[in-house]
Amino acid sequence: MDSVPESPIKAISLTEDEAFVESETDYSSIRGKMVMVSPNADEYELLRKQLLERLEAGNGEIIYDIGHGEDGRGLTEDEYNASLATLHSLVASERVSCVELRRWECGSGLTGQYLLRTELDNNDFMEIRVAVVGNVDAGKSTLLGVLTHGELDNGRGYARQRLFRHKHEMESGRTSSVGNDILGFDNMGNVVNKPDHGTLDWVKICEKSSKVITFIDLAGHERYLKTTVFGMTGHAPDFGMLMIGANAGIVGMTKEHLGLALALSVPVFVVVTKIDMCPPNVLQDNLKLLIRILKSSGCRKVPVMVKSKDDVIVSATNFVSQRLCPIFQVSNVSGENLELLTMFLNLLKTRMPSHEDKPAEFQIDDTYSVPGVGTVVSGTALAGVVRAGDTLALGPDALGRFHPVAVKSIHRKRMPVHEVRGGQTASFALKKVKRSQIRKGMVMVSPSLNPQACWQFEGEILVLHHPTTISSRYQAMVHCGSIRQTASILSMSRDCLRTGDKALVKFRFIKHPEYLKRGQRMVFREGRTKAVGNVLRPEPMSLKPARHDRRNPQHNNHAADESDSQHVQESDVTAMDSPFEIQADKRVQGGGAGGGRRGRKRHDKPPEPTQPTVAAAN
Ligand SMILES: Nc1nc2c(ncn2[C@@H]2O[C@H](COP(=O)(O)OP(=O)(O)OP(=O)(O)O)[C@@H](O)[C@H]2O)c(=O)[nH]1
Repeated sequence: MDSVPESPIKAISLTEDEAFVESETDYSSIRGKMVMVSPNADEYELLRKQLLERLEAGNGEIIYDIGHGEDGRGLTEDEYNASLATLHSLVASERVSCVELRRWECGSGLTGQYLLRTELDNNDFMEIRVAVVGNVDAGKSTLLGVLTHGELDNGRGYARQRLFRHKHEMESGRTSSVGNDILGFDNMGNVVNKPDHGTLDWVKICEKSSKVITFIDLAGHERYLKTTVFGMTGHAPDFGMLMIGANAGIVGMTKEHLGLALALSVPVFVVVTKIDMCPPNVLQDNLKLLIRILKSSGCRKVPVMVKSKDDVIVSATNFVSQRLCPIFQVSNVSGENLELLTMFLNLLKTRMPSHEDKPAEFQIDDTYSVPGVGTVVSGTALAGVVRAGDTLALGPDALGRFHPVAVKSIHRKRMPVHEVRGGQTASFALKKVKRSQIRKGMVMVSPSLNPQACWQFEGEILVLHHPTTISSRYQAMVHCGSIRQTASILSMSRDCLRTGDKALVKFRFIKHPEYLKRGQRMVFREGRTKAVGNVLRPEPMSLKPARHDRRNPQHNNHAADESDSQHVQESDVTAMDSPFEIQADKRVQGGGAGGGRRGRKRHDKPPEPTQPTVAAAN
């Protein structure tokens, strides 16, 4: 049996390759030399340039090593102090803060690591999204309550009370919806959350923060798995925090949630809670099982027990690699090890490139009707920059069209801002659009992209689990970004699919066309059946043959399409499996351009695909 590793990582630091980002500048004259000790003017300029390039590549934040001189030997105390003075001088002129993370003896001398963070304006901050998953009662809401409100739990649900959003959650103690909580850190890594009579002012937190962690609190109960999957795909988390109760161990949905994060390539760290109330032998057994699962061929992770600040720094710096899986053991009641977890969160870096130079793309994950403001959409900017006043193409609607819509104002975490960049979440107040015209899964993109909707797409999928076999016409929910819609399999590269099989599959959405992009990760699931994969080839609606073509006997595939459409139509209503979706559907159809529900009969034809257009604003 695997033994629990005892902080196996020692003083690992950045490799040369990581310190020297890809650059047009030739840094060979300062590479591997002790130039920090007393650089001449040219060397100083190169150091400055290199620092700025690294900060840009690191989205405004890096960990800087001091003391890696020639032959990798450490520095004498004098050399170290001189190097540190050079670093302070480099950052002083650049509005970059510098915090010592650690300094240690590495055999032949001193080395150290410093957190450099670009100082941002009052209304700007780095944003990291952490999806919080784990089985019911693992302590997810409690941990978030403790971290964001700074007050320990009593073991009987005290801390989580602040986070529940619905009355039934208060009563049952169970999270059912996707909730967001934020934890802000200033330049020096201090937590800025200061609850006022138990409530947090998000705007104040954002103003004081250089980095804001958004926790996407996902439900632990199997009943809410659909919501959990939506949170993992639609909210674009940078990382997953898998919570496990020390005494319960890996039970219920824990493996399902871990599998989901792995399938979506979201790096995961584990937080084992309730260590205050767990007998040591039970804790050890549960940790051993956890480690065995993480190391197994299905996960191929390198588990690391985080027990000291050194472990935190090393695991945070190496975390984006996806292989490492840091494990924290905490108590929400005694507060044990919470400072290590907090330090780790402060060091996390966003995984999502901002692609600021690309055309704007924003995926909608929720809609609101705000009195006095009007229609508001929330979501994630995937690329580009959106500024208040910009006009973007909103769609696709039920007929696959995109409509120009103006962004009246922008909020980030409830704070008014002028712009939002790729990688950031935001809410837009929209001009002259009814909430009923918008649904989750729609996008707002730059008109220059000439967006096209598709009813059909080809994907490459791997079946993670299915009790029997999947064949053509099988229907399940496709989750892709914030898209969540039932799709039917039109054709496959194999006759049938079983657990473990990979195939090329052609899907068709059953309710409305969607905006898809090549390479997007997708999950295809129904109950415990789960397949994951990538969108390979969205088929823009314009590629679909016109109606009269379908009668042409030469178009065998199209005939198949037609019968599938019929099949799809028949299952249209039965596929809606939650009252919420029916509501959402009614809203879309009701306000929709041409998609009126009007109690469509089972033999009605599905909406005829039309040429995608950026329709004129109504
Ligand atoms: N003793 C002890 N109790 C804890 C700890 N963490 C959470 N609890 C208690 O465990 C219970 C369940 O915690 P929750 O935070 O509601 O669990 P959850 O994972 O959010 O559950 P769902 O919202 O249903 O998914 C509550 O009564 C908490 O007070 C801990 O570290 N120690």
